[in-house]
Amino acid sequence: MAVYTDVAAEDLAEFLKGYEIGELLSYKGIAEGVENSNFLLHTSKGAFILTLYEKRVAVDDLPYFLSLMAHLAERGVRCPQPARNRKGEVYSELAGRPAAIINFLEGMWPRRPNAAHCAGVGEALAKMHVAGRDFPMFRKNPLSVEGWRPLFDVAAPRADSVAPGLQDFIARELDHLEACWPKDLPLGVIHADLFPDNVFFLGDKLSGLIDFPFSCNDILVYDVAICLNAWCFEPDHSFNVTKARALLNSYGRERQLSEAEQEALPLLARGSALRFLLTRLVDFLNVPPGALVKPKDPLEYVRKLRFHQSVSSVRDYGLTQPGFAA
Ligand SMILES: Nc1ncnc2c1ncn2[C@@H]1O[C@H](COP(=O)(O)OP(=O)(O)OP(=O)(O)O)[C@@H](O)[C@H]1O
Ligand SMILES: N[C@@H](CCO)C(=O)O
Repeated sequence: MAVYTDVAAEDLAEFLKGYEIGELLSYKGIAEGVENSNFLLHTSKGAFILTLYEKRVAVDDLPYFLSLMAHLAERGVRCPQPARNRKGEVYSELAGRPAAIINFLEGMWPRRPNAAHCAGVGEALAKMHVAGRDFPMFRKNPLSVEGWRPLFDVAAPRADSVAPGLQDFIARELDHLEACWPKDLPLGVIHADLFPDNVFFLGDKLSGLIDFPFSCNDILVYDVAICLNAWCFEPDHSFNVTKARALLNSYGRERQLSEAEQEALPLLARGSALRFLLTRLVDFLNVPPGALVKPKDPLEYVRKLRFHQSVSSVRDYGLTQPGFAA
């Protein structure tokens, strides 16, 4: 479960006095998620989520993604909004960690995403990209191509203990991506971690996006590539072109993908697969003794990467007319 840092009831009640969100009635740790410690709070004014930010989140980055959530929500993108405390701050400190409170979103993330879910996520992602155009802050993506070699250096010596040949496989892919990574594609605000567990639905209707700590400025269509990886593979690891077509076409209806963006998609999908392979591998090799959080499977992303290596054109993702999304 993801409660790395526990909070005493009296500390939390004291912390909440700094906000105007009512008095604490109850709270409990949330088992889901792997990055941060999350708690569901019930107060006299409603339900909220308290997050204590852990290792991968730098305190200097909090204003970026908390302001982004507020910016997007003001422009009609359904996502939680941060609560401000009486000093006007969107985060402060609790139990020795940076802490923020956001409003609770109704809905559930889809355990078995279908094509309708994929269409919903494509539409929401494009709307987020459009709404982010006038977001004034900037945050470089620390987990784009320049961030991968340092991760590889950490994981390389023990990579073959996870799968024989893995070190060499990653080394070759990394060389290729570093040499070919595109430089001229449209940039903007991306979510960078829009996996099914970060998208809530009520039935087949999308009710909101959560979990923005990886959001940053980067190649917009890289975010689409992340979603292809996260949403369009089956549990048996096969690629589902129907889901990909639904995701890409819905995206294209809100924000047209240029021909250059479409052509870059296979390479960006390889990069996105390598990014999650590397972060998962580092986590897998460094599970602290007694950890309650099960690390995610890095090899899932080896299989996805191999699929994208075999893709010869964007048509393999279900797009039939380069330059135009139907
Ligand atoms: N605004 C919200 N409304 C309702 N539930 C939320 C909200 N934010 C988080 N949750 C709940 O907390 C869980 C964990 O949140 P989140 O995905 O942000 O975790 P994390 O550990 O920070 O990130 P990651 O998914 O990257 O591991 C979600 O699956 C969801 O159940
Ligand atoms: N979504 C990530 C974990 C959280 O960043 C993964 O599946 O590897």
